[in-house]
Amino acid sequence: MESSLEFSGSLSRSRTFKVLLIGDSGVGKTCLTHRLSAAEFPRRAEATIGVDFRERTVDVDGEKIKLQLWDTAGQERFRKSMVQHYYRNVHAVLFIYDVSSPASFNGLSCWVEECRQHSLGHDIPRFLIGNKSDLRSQSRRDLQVSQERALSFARANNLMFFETSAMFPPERRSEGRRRELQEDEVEDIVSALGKKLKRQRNTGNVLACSGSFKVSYRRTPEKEVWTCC
Ligand SMILES: Nc1nc2c(ncn2[C@@H]2O[C@H](COP(=O)(O)OP(=O)(O)OP(=O)(O)O)[C@@H](O)[C@H]2O)c(=O)[nH]1
Repeated sequence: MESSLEFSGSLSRSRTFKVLLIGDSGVGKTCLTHRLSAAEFPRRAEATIGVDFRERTVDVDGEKIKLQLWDTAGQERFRKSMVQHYYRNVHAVLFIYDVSSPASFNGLSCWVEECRQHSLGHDIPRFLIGNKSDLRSQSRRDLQVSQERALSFARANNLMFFETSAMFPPERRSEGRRRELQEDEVEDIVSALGKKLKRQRNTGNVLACSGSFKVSYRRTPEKEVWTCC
């Protein structure tokens, strides 16, 4: 499939960090990117074609840090011409899976491997985020990814682990339900990211953009489940 990449927007110099969201198609990368950047859930989420990005500025101990969140495509056919752009000058990676989909969790090792193949440094902060925690139910535990399993994967791969919901973040739910599930608030992820990045040495000034990339394809995307391997 032929594609072309076009950028429209403005460029400026500031302390900006590129944060990559990767994971299987349908795990909620686009919705999470919206929550992380603007605390809102998109009314309609369509398969990401190529890349989309949003920004969020956080105050970390008096310093303003700009997070440039790269919402990547989960479907192979929409990402293959973009992969080299994704991994250039990355400062942090968020590995996303869906807690109600063990297949999306199993796919994580492929995403970790893709990072390795693109020579991502070991000093780059990496986060593991289980999304859709609102879909957890007490009765169908066998069909869900347990927090113990996720924690063990996080430890083995040196990832910081969070579990949340882009659709119904815990901060918007009742106290009882929050205690029961041990979820993290979306803002916990933002502040952990900000703190980790502030400590990074390889930051300097990177070129910050505000705008969007347009990737043109001939066909209209259909939402479908796609996994990395
Ligand atoms: N219940 C629930 N549904 C969610 C949540 N986050 C996303 N979704 C739904 O999951 C579907 C896929 O969400 P997307 O954000 O498009 O997934 P994606 O990972 O960006 O998918 P690709 O662009 O194909 O890689 C949509 O129907 C969302 O409404 C969540 O926290 N809870």
